[in-house]
Amino acid sequence: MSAHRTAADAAHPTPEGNADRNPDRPLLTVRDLTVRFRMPGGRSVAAVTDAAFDLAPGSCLVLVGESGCGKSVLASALLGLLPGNAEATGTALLTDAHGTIDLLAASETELARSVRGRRIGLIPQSPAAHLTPVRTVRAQLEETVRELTDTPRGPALRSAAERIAARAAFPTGHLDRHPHQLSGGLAQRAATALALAGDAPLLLADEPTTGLDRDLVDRTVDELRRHLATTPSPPATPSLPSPPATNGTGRALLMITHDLTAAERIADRVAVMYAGRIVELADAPRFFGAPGPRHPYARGLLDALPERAFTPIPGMPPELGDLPDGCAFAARCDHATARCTTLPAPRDGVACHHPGPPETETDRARTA
Ligand SMILES: Nc1ncnc2c1ncn2[C@@H]1O[C@H](COP(=O)(O)OP(=O)(O)OP(=O)(O)O)[C@@H](O)[C@H]1O
Ligand code: NI
Repeated sequence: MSAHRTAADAAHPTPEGNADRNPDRPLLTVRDLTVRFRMPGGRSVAAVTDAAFDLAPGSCLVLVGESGCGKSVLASALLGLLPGNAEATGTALLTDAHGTIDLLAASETELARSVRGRRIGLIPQSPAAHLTPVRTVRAQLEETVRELTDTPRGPALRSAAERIAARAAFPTGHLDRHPHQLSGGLAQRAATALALAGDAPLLLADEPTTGLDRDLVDRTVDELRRHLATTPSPPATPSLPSPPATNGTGRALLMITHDLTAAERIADRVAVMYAGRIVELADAPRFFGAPGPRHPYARGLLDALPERAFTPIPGMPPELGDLPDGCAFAARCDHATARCTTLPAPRDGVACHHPGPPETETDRARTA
Protein backbone atom coordinates (compact mmCIF):
# COMPACT_ATOMS: atom_id res chain seq x y z
CA MET A 1 0.00 0.00 0.00
CA SER A 2 1.47 3.36 -1.00
CA ALA A 3 2.17 6.08 1.54
CA HIS A 4 -0.09 8.44 -0.38
CA ARG A 5 -3.22 6.47 0.26
CA THR A 6 -5.83 7.82 2.66
CA ALA A 7 -8.45 6.16 4.79
CA ALA A 8 -10.98 7.05 2.10
CA ASP A 9 -8.93 5.13 -0.47
CA ALA A 10 -8.61 2.14 1.81
CA ALA A 11 -12.37 2.04 2.27
CA HIS A 12 -12.84 2.10 -1.50
CA PRO A 13 -10.41 -0.21 -3.28
CA THR A 14 -9.72 0.50 -6.94
CA PRO A 15 -12.08 -1.15 -9.44
CA GLU A 16 -9.25 -3.36 -10.63
CA GLY A 17 -8.73 -4.51 -7.08
CA ASN A 18 -5.12 -3.39 -7.27
CA ALA A 19 -4.70 -0.20 -5.31
CA ASP A 20 -1.01 0.29 -6.02
CA ARG A 21 -1.01 0.20 -9.80
CA ASN A 22 -0.54 3.98 -10.09
CA PRO A 23 2.78 5.19 -8.72
CA ASP A 24 1.25 8.64 -8.27
CA ARG A 25 -1.76 9.42 -6.18
CA PRO A 26 -4.68 9.82 -8.57
CA LEU A 27 -5.79 13.34 -9.40
CA LEU A 28 -9.34 12.02 -9.37
CA THR A 29 -10.66 9.02 -7.45
CA VAL A 30 -14.29 8.12 -8.14
CA ARG A 31 -16.06 5.42 -6.12
CA ASP A 32 -19.67 4.22 -6.07
CA LEU A 33 -20.81 7.20 -8.14
CA THR A 34 -24.55 6.79 -8.59
CA VAL A 35 -27.02 9.26 -10.09
CA ARG A 36 -30.80 8.86 -9.97
CA PHE A 37 -33.34 11.17 -11.58
CA ARG A 38 -36.65 11.41 -9.74
CA MET A 39 -39.47 11.33 -12.24
CA PRO A 40 -43.19 12.07 -11.98
CA GLY A 41 -45.21 9.23 -10.50
CA GLY A 42 -42.37 8.14 -8.20
CA ARG A 43 -40.39 6.56 -11.05
CA SER A 44 -36.62 6.80 -11.06
CA VAL A 45 -34.08 6.85 -13.89
CA ALA A 46 -30.84 5.01 -13.07
CA ALA A 47 -28.54 7.24 -15.15
CA VAL A 48 -25.25 6.21 -13.47
CA THR A 49 -24.71 3.24 -11.13
CA ASP A 50 -21.64 2.50 -9.00
CA ALA A 51 -19.11 4.11 -11.33
CA ALA A 52 -15.55 3.70 -10.06
CA PHE A 53 -12.25 4.75 -11.63
CA ASP A 54 -8.98 6.55 -10.94
CA LEU A 55 -7.40 9.22 -13.07
CA ALA A 56 -3.65 9.56 -12.64
CA PRO A 57 -1.87 12.88 -13.16
CA GLY A 58 -0.63 13.19 -16.74
CA SER A 59 -3.11 10.63 -18.05
CA CYS A 60 -6.23 10.50 -20.17
CA LEU A 61 -9.23 8.29 -19.51
CA VAL A 62 -11.75 8.10 -22.32
CA LEU A 63 -15.36 7.24 -21.55
CA VAL A 64 -17.21 5.55 -24.42
CA GLY A 65 -20.64 4.02 -24.86
CA GLU A 66 -23.86 4.41 -26.81
CA SER A 67 -25.98 7.54 -26.68
CA GLY A 68 -27.96 7.82 -23.43
CA CYS A 69 -25.76 5.45 -21.37
CA GLY A 70 -24.94 8.12 -18.77
CA LYS A 71 -21.63 9.62 -19.87
CA SER A 72 -22.63 13.29 -19.71
CA VAL A 73 -24.56 12.76 -16.48
CA LEU A 74 -21.40 11.30 -14.92
CA ALA A 75 -19.41 14.39 -15.99
CA SER A 76 -22.15 16.76 -14.78
CA ALA A 77 -22.16 15.04 -11.38
CA LEU A 78 -18.42 15.73 -11.00
CA LEU A 79 -19.02 19.42 -11.66
CA GLY A 80 -22.12 19.76 -9.50
CA LEU A 81 -24.12 20.63 -12.60
CA LEU A 82 -26.94 18.09 -12.31
CA PRO A 83 -30.54 19.31 -12.60
CA GLY A 84 -32.71 19.66 -9.49
CA ASN A 85 -34.44 16.28 -9.86
CA ALA A 86 -31.12 14.41 -9.73
CA GLU A 87 -29.51 12.83 -6.69
CA ALA A 88 -25.82 11.90 -6.76
CA THR A 89 -24.18 9.63 -4.18
CA GLY A 90 -20.69 8.17 -3.77
CA THR A 91 -17.36 9.95 -3.63
CA ALA A 92 -15.24 11.81 -6.17
CA LEU A 93 -12.00 13.00 -4.63
CA LEU A 94 -10.05 15.61 -6.56
CA THR A 95 -6.49 15.94 -5.26
CA ASP A 96 -4.46 18.79 -6.71
CA ALA A 97 -2.16 21.57 -5.54
CA HIS A 98 -5.01 23.06 -3.52
CA GLY A 99 -5.61 19.89 -1.53
CA THR A 100 -8.33 17.24 -1.67
CA ILE A 101 -12.00 17.95 -2.19
CA ASP A 102 -14.92 15.55 -2.48
CA LEU A 103 -16.73 16.95 -5.49
CA LEU A 104 -19.97 15.19 -4.54
CA ALA A 105 -19.99 16.61 -1.01
CA ALA A 106 -18.83 20.16 -1.86
CA SER A 107 -21.28 23.06 -1.63
CA GLU A 108 -22.49 24.89 -4.72
CA THR A 109 -20.70 28.02 -3.46
CA GLU A 110 -17.39 26.20 -3.25
CA LEU A 111 -17.82 24.51 -6.62
CA ALA A 112 -18.72 27.83 -8.28
CA ARG A 113 -15.98 29.83 -6.56
CA SER A 114 -13.01 27.53 -6.62
CA VAL A 115 -13.66 24.38 -8.65
CA ARG A 116 -15.40 25.02 -11.97
CA GLY A 117 -12.98 26.67 -14.39
CA ARG A 118 -10.11 26.74 -11.89
CA ARG A 119 -9.64 23.16 -10.70
CA ILE A 120 -11.80 21.52 -13.38
CA GLY A 121 -12.10 22.88 -16.91
CA LEU A 122 -15.12 21.77 -18.94
CA ILE A 123 -15.43 21.44 -22.67
CA PRO A 124 -19.23 21.11 -22.82
CA GLN A 125 -21.21 18.86 -25.13
CA SER A 126 -23.17 21.79 -26.63
CA PRO A 127 -20.59 24.56 -26.94
CA ALA A 128 -23.00 27.06 -28.50
CA ALA A 129 -25.08 27.00 -25.31
CA HIS A 130 -22.01 27.91 -23.24
CA LEU A 131 -20.91 30.91 -25.29
CA THR A 132 -22.44 34.30 -24.49
CA PRO A 133 -24.36 35.32 -27.63
CA VAL A 134 -23.82 39.10 -27.36
CA ARG A 135 -20.05 39.11 -26.90
CA THR A 136 -17.21 38.32 -29.27
CA VAL A 137 -15.08 35.24 -28.75
CA ARG A 138 -12.11 37.51 -27.99
CA ALA A 139 -14.02 39.37 -25.27
CA GLN A 140 -15.16 36.11 -23.65
CA LEU A 141 -11.74 34.57 -23.83
CA GLU A 142 -9.99 37.67 -22.41
CA GLU A 143 -12.51 37.89 -19.59
CA THR A 144 -12.10 34.21 -18.74
CA VAL A 145 -8.30 34.42 -18.79
CA ARG A 146 -8.41 37.58 -16.63
CA GLU A 147 -10.77 36.07 -14.09
CA LEU A 148 -9.04 32.74 -13.80
CA THR A 149 -5.38 33.73 -14.00
CA ASP A 150 -5.41 37.33 -12.67
CA THR A 151 -3.72 38.60 -15.85
CA PRO A 152 -4.37 42.38 -15.92
CA ARG A 153 -6.10 44.01 -18.92
CA GLY A 154 -3.73 45.11 -21.69
CA PRO A 155 -1.37 43.63 -24.26
CA ALA A 156 -0.44 40.68 -22.00
CA LEU A 157 -4.09 39.67 -21.68
CA ARG A 158 -4.63 40.10 -25.41
CA SER A 159 -1.71 37.88 -26.32
CA ALA A 160 -2.58 35.30 -23.63
CA ALA A 161 -6.09 35.00 -25.13
CA GLU A 162 -4.67 34.70 -28.64
CA ARG A 163 -2.20 32.01 -27.53
CA ILE A 164 -5.00 29.96 -26.01
CA ALA A 165 -7.17 30.40 -29.11
CA ALA A 166 -4.28 29.12 -31.23
CA ARG A 167 -3.84 26.10 -28.94
CA ALA A 168 -7.48 25.20 -29.55
CA ALA A 169 -6.96 25.68 -33.32
CA PHE A 170 -9.29 28.68 -33.23
CA PRO A 171 -8.15 31.10 -35.98
CA THR A 172 -7.07 34.54 -34.67
CA GLY A 173 -8.85 36.17 -37.61
CA HIS A 174 -12.20 34.95 -36.25
CA LEU A 175 -11.71 36.13 -32.66
CA ASP A 176 -13.79 39.26 -33.19
CA ARG A 177 -16.83 37.27 -34.29
CA HIS A 178 -19.93 36.68 -32.21
CA PRO A 179 -20.98 33.08 -31.48
CA HIS A 180 -23.83 33.15 -34.05
CA GLN A 181 -21.23 33.90 -36.73
CA LEU A 182 -19.38 30.66 -35.98
CA SER A 183 -19.83 27.24 -37.55
CA GLY A 184 -20.42 24.33 -35.17
CA GLY A 185 -16.77 23.34 -35.48
CA LEU A 186 -15.54 26.85 -34.67
CA ALA A 187 -17.91 27.12 -31.69
CA GLN A 188 -16.47 23.80 -30.50
CA ARG A 189 -12.93 25.18 -30.75
CA ALA A 190 -13.95 28.42 -28.98
CA ALA A 191 -15.36 26.32 -26.12
CA THR A 192 -12.14 24.31 -26.00
CA ALA A 193 -10.11 27.53 -25.78
CA LEU A 194 -12.33 28.77 -22.92
CA ALA A 195 -11.81 25.48 -21.08
CA LEU A 196 -8.02 25.69 -21.45
CA ALA A 197 -7.97 29.28 -20.13
CA GLY A 198 -8.07 28.46 -16.43
CA ASP A 199 -5.15 26.03 -16.64
CA ALA A 200 -7.15 23.64 -14.48
CA PRO A 201 -5.43 20.39 -13.45
CA LEU A 202 -8.47 18.34 -14.48
CA LEU A 203 -10.11 18.79 -17.84
CA LEU A 204 -13.49 17.22 -18.61
CA ALA A 205 -14.17 17.12 -22.32
CA ASP A 206 -17.65 16.01 -23.37
CA GLU A 207 -17.53 15.18 -27.08
CA PRO A 208 -14.86 17.83 -27.79
CA THR A 209 -14.53 16.88 -31.45
CA THR A 210 -18.19 16.76 -32.57
CA GLY A 211 -18.64 18.56 -35.87
CA LEU A 212 -14.94 18.62 -36.71
CA ASP A 213 -13.47 16.94 -39.77
CA ARG A 214 -10.83 14.26 -39.28
CA ASP A 215 -7.88 16.66 -39.57
CA LEU A 216 -9.28 18.93 -36.88
CA VAL A 217 -10.23 15.98 -34.70
CA ASP A 218 -6.59 14.92 -34.82
CA ARG A 219 -5.34 18.45 -34.11
CA THR A 220 -7.74 18.88 -31.19
CA VAL A 221 -6.91 15.60 -29.51
CA ASP A 222 -3.20 16.18 -30.07
CA GLU A 223 -3.51 19.58 -28.41
CA LEU A 224 -5.40 18.07 -25.48
CA ARG A 225 -2.67 15.45 -25.20
CA ARG A 226 0.00 18.17 -25.20
CA HIS A 227 -1.99 20.01 -22.53
CA LEU A 228 -1.57 16.94 -20.31
CA ALA A 229 2.16 16.76 -20.82
CA THR A 230 2.80 20.20 -19.34
CA THR A 231 2.50 21.18 -15.67
CA PRO A 232 -0.02 23.86 -14.70
CA SER A 233 1.67 27.27 -14.78
CA PRO A 234 2.17 29.26 -11.56
CA PRO A 235 -0.19 32.19 -10.88
CA ALA A 236 0.37 35.10 -13.31
CA THR A 237 0.75 37.73 -10.58
CA PRO A 238 4.13 37.35 -8.82
CA SER A 239 2.71 38.72 -5.55
CA LEU A 240 0.32 35.79 -5.24
CA PRO A 241 1.65 32.76 -3.36
CA SER A 242 2.55 29.81 -5.59
CA PRO A 243 0.52 26.68 -4.96
CA PRO A 244 2.50 23.75 -3.60
CA ALA A 245 3.97 21.43 -6.24
CA THR A 246 1.46 18.99 -7.68
CA ASN A 247 2.03 15.29 -7.73
CA GLY A 248 3.14 13.69 -10.99
CA THR A 249 2.83 15.86 -14.07
CA GLY A 250 -0.23 17.66 -12.82
CA ARG A 251 -2.97 17.62 -15.39
CA ALA A 252 -5.38 14.89 -16.36
CA LEU A 253 -8.17 14.53 -18.89
CA LEU A 254 -11.48 12.73 -18.74
CA MET A 255 -12.81 12.69 -22.27
CA ILE A 256 -16.21 11.51 -23.43
CA THR A 257 -16.52 10.58 -27.06
CA HIS A 258 -18.38 8.53 -29.64
CA ASP A 259 -15.33 8.72 -31.84
CA LEU A 260 -13.33 5.57 -31.12
CA THR A 261 -10.60 6.63 -33.54
CA ALA A 262 -10.09 9.82 -31.52
CA ALA A 263 -10.26 7.74 -28.34
CA GLU A 264 -7.52 5.43 -29.58
CA ARG A 265 -5.36 8.42 -30.49
CA ILE A 266 -5.52 10.05 -27.07
CA ALA A 267 -6.45 7.53 -24.37
CA ASP A 268 -4.20 5.87 -21.81
CA ARG A 269 -7.20 4.04 -20.40
CA VAL A 270 -10.70 3.37 -21.63
CA ALA A 271 -13.92 3.07 -19.63
CA VAL A 272 -16.85 1.51 -21.46
CA MET A 273 -20.28 2.43 -20.15
CA TYR A 274 -23.43 0.46 -20.73
CA ALA A 275 -26.83 1.36 -19.26
CA GLY A 276 -25.29 3.56 -16.57
CA ARG A 277 -22.52 1.19 -15.48
CA ILE A 278 -18.84 1.02 -16.37
CA VAL A 279 -18.66 -2.52 -17.75
CA GLU A 280 -15.00 -2.49 -18.76
CA LEU A 281 -12.03 -0.44 -17.66
CA ALA A 282 -8.86 -1.22 -19.60
CA ASP A 283 -5.49 0.07 -20.72
CA ALA A 284 -5.96 1.64 -24.14
CA PRO A 285 -3.19 -0.21 -26.03
CA ARG A 286 -4.58 -3.61 -25.07
CA PHE A 287 -8.16 -2.49 -25.58
CA PHE A 288 -7.65 -1.14 -29.10
CA GLY A 289 -4.84 -3.53 -30.01
CA ALA A 290 -4.22 -7.05 -28.77
CA PRO A 291 -5.87 -8.85 -27.06
CA GLY A 292 -8.73 -6.37 -27.43
CA PRO A 293 -11.76 -5.74 -25.22
CA ARG A 294 -12.99 -8.47 -22.87
CA HIS A 295 -16.61 -7.42 -22.33
CA PRO A 296 -18.90 -8.59 -25.18
CA TYR A 297 -20.44 -5.12 -25.41
CA ALA A 298 -17.03 -3.48 -25.72
CA ARG A 299 -16.06 -6.02 -28.41
CA GLY A 300 -19.32 -5.18 -30.18
CA LEU A 301 -18.52 -1.46 -30.13
CA LEU A 302 -15.19 -2.04 -31.85
CA ASP A 303 -16.66 -4.58 -34.29
CA ALA A 304 -19.24 -1.98 -35.33
CA LEU A 305 -16.52 0.31 -36.67
CA PRO A 306 -16.41 0.62 -40.48
CA GLU A 307 -12.65 -0.02 -40.47
CA ARG A 308 -13.17 -3.22 -38.46
CA ALA A 309 -15.98 -5.78 -38.92
CA PHE A 310 -18.64 -3.10 -39.61
CA THR A 311 -21.19 -5.26 -37.78
CA PRO A 312 -23.59 -3.33 -35.58
CA ILE A 313 -24.62 -4.68 -32.18
CA PRO A 314 -28.15 -6.05 -32.60
CA GLY A 315 -30.99 -4.59 -30.55
CA MET A 316 -31.24 -1.50 -28.39
CA PRO A 317 -30.00 -0.60 -24.90
CA PRO A 318 -32.60 -0.99 -22.13
CA GLU A 319 -34.57 1.91 -20.66
CA LEU A 320 -32.70 3.37 -17.70
CA GLY A 321 -36.02 3.72 -15.91
CA ASP A 322 -36.70 0.01 -16.27
CA LEU A 323 -33.45 -1.95 -15.99
CA PRO A 324 -33.36 -5.74 -15.59
CA ASP A 325 -32.09 -7.17 -12.28
CA GLY A 326 -29.18 -8.97 -13.91
CA CYS A 327 -26.67 -7.99 -16.59
CA ALA A 328 -28.23 -5.16 -18.62
CA PHE A 329 -26.48 -6.36 -21.78
CA ALA A 330 -27.69 -9.97 -21.58
CA ALA A 331 -30.67 -9.37 -23.91
CA ARG A 332 -28.28 -8.36 -26.72
CA CYS A 333 -25.43 -10.73 -25.89
CA ASP A 334 -24.96 -13.91 -27.91
CA HIS A 335 -22.89 -15.42 -25.08
CA ALA A 336 -25.54 -14.89 -22.38
CA THR A 337 -26.27 -17.84 -20.08
CA ALA A 338 -28.56 -18.46 -17.10
CA ARG A 339 -25.95 -16.80 -14.87
CA CYS A 340 -26.51 -13.49 -16.66
CA THR A 341 -29.85 -13.04 -14.88
CA THR A 342 -27.72 -11.98 -11.89
CA LEU A 343 -25.62 -8.83 -11.80
CA PRO A 344 -21.95 -9.49 -12.64
CA ALA A 345 -19.51 -7.96 -10.15
CA PRO A 346 -16.54 -6.12 -11.72
CA ARG A 347 -13.46 -8.34 -11.71
CA ASP A 348 -10.13 -7.18 -13.11
CA GLY A 349 -11.96 -4.18 -14.56
CA VAL A 350 -14.62 -6.23 -16.38
CA ALA A 351 -18.24 -6.69 -15.25
CA CYS A 352 -19.30 -9.83 -17.11
CA HIS A 353 -19.98 -13.45 -16.16
CA HIS A 354 -18.10 -14.68 -19.25
CA PRO A 355 -15.44 -12.11 -20.25
CA GLY A 356 -13.19 -12.64 -23.25
CA PRO A 357 -9.98 -14.61 -22.79
CA PRO A 358 -7.36 -13.07 -20.55
CA GLU A 359 -4.07 -12.96 -22.40
CA THR A 360 -1.19 -12.15 -20.10
CA GLU A 361 0.41 -14.47 -17.57
CA THR A 362 -0.65 -12.09 -14.81
CA ASP A 363 -4.25 -12.27 -16.00
CA ARG A 364 -4.13 -16.04 -16.24
CA ALA A 365 -2.71 -16.30 -12.75
CA ARG A 366 -5.34 -13.91 -11.43
CA THR A 367 -8.34 -15.64 -12.94
CA ALA A 368 -7.05 -19.19 -12.34
N1 LIG B 1 -32.95 15.89 -16.39
C1 LIG B 1 -33.13 14.58 -16.62
N2 LIG B 1 -34.22 13.94 -16.16
C2 LIG B 1 -34.40 12.62 -16.37
N3 LIG B 1 -33.52 11.84 -17.04
C3 LIG B 1 -32.44 12.43 -17.54
C4 LIG B 1 -32.17 13.83 -17.36
N4 LIG B 1 -31.00 14.12 -17.98
C5 LIG B 1 -30.55 12.95 -18.50
N5 LIG B 1 -31.40 11.96 -18.24
C6 LIG B 1 -31.27 10.56 -18.64
O1 LIG B 1 -30.01 10.09 -18.24
C7 LIG B 1 -29.51 9.16 -19.19
C8 LIG B 1 -28.10 9.43 -19.50
O2 LIG B 1 -28.00 10.63 -20.25
P1 LIG B 1 -26.60 11.20 -20.74
O3 LIG B 1 -26.86 12.55 -21.31
O4 LIG B 1 -25.61 11.11 -19.66
O5 LIG B 1 -26.20 10.19 -21.89
P2 LIG B 1 -24.88 10.20 -22.77
O6 LIG B 1 -24.21 8.88 -22.56
O7 LIG B 1 -24.07 11.41 -22.47
O8 LIG B 1 -25.47 10.25 -24.24
P3 LIG B 1 -24.95 11.04 -25.53
O9 LIG B 1 -23.84 10.22 -26.07
O10 LIG B 1 -26.13 11.06 -26.41
O11 LIG B 1 -24.53 12.39 -25.10
C9 LIG B 1 -30.44 9.24 -20.40
O12 LIG B 1 -31.22 8.09 -20.42
C10 LIG B 1 -31.27 10.45 -20.15
O13 LIG B 1 -32.59 10.24 -20.62
NI1 NI C 1 -23.60 13.09 -23.54
